Amino acid sequence: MSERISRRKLFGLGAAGVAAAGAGVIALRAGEEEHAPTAAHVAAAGGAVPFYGEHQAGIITPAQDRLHFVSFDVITDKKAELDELMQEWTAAAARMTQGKEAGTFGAVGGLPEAPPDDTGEALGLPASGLTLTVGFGASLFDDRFGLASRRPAALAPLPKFPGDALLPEISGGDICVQACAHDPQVAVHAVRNLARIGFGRVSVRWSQLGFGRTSSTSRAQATPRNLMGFKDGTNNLKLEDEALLAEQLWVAPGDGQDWMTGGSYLVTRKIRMMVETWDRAPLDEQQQIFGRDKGEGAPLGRKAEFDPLDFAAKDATGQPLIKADAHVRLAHPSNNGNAHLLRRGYNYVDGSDGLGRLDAGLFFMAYQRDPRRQFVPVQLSLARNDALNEYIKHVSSGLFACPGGVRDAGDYWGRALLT
Ligand SMILES: C=CC1=C(C)c2cc3[nH]c(cc4nc(cc5[nH]c(cc1n2)c(C)c5CCC(=O)O)C(CCC(=O)O)=C4C)c(C)c3C=C
Ligand SMILES: [Fe+2]
Repeated sequence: MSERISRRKLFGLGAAGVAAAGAGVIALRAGEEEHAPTAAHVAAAGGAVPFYGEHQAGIITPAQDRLHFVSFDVITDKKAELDELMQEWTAAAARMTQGKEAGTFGAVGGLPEAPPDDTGEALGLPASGLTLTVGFGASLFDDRFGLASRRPAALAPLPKFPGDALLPEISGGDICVQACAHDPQVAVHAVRNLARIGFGRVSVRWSQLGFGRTSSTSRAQATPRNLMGFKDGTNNLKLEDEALLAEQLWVAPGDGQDWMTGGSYLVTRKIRMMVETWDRAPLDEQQQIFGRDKGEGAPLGRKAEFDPLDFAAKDATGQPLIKADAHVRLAHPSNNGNAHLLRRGYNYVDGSDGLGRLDAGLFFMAYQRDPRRQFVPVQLSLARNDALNEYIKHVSSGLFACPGGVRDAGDYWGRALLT
């Protein structure tokens, strides 16, 4: 297939007009008006999210339905090869996010004697809101590539939290790519092609599939439910909170390493849920654990989902309605030095565990300006006191520095770090 023919055209959708209101806007079909994302846009599963910009897409982009997250180890010790790979990856990512094939020849347009430069399983599928977001782990800043002096202080290893049961083989990694899309086949295709392009230079360390986004990152989105049946993402940072995003999400000039300006730090935690035990807990207890009701998602003592939390409200016996060990009380910015997180997690089910139990939970992801000030204190408080701990176990952890956006076709992932 030629460079000029996109998967979208194959699919018959026609050219896309690009909405202009910052990262997270979704390309519209010809003839549609351009404006900021609405629920209708978010639901427009075929759209393409702009790849170039001040910030990487996939952070404040309205959370798509599906996730394929992958963490790579770099296996070459040559910096030039790493640099070249980042350029090749960026070119492929710029194409795939716009609904095109990974390479310029495509799945069936190259020489019959050569392996195709696209694997083909997304032929005929639209862009599906695909975003590809890259991040660098602390291990990349060892002495292999001379990057030690460029490691941001904020990329310090996370402390061991009480109750952690982390498996090293599904934790950490040199480079991560978060692929989000409305169609799982499109997300899988993107990760598979990046891994194919990286052959001999990177190897997949671990990966995670997710579904049913467990956060809203825009007020235009309805709040989804996690596998415990609760609305998750109500009090999240949202793309409309511009002042808070500048204060809490984006790395600013002077924060440390210049190459991170416009970027953000991503913490991932795979949190297994003991769903069979949870399912035997009374509704009242479940609601007290979170501090919200299960149906509406309203704070206990209030009526509607977005009513403010009232930590002073008491029941008839004088006990707080939202208990001292309730998840939302412990996680709230007012109890953590005004630390906010932009949560962007997904439900996961990895089948069952051989003992008849569902191997399921939350693949928690949160972006922030400095994890030392944000994720760490919040998680310390949760790990020590959260009533939810009886039903969950943290089994994997990652921390990645996600640089600012790729500005244009002359720029590439990690250019400011590697050059
Ligand atoms: C360290 C950060 C957090 C971890 C880890 C975490 C795990 C976790 N959370 C839920 C379910 C819910 N979380 C909710 C709110 C909430 N959670 C965090 C942080 C972590 N959660 C924050 C900062 C907040 C917002 C607190 C606030 O300001 O009100 C909610 C309530 C709805 C909402 O506001 O999103 C639910 C439900 C699970 C199941 C889980 C681990 C498996
Ligand atoms: Fe939470």
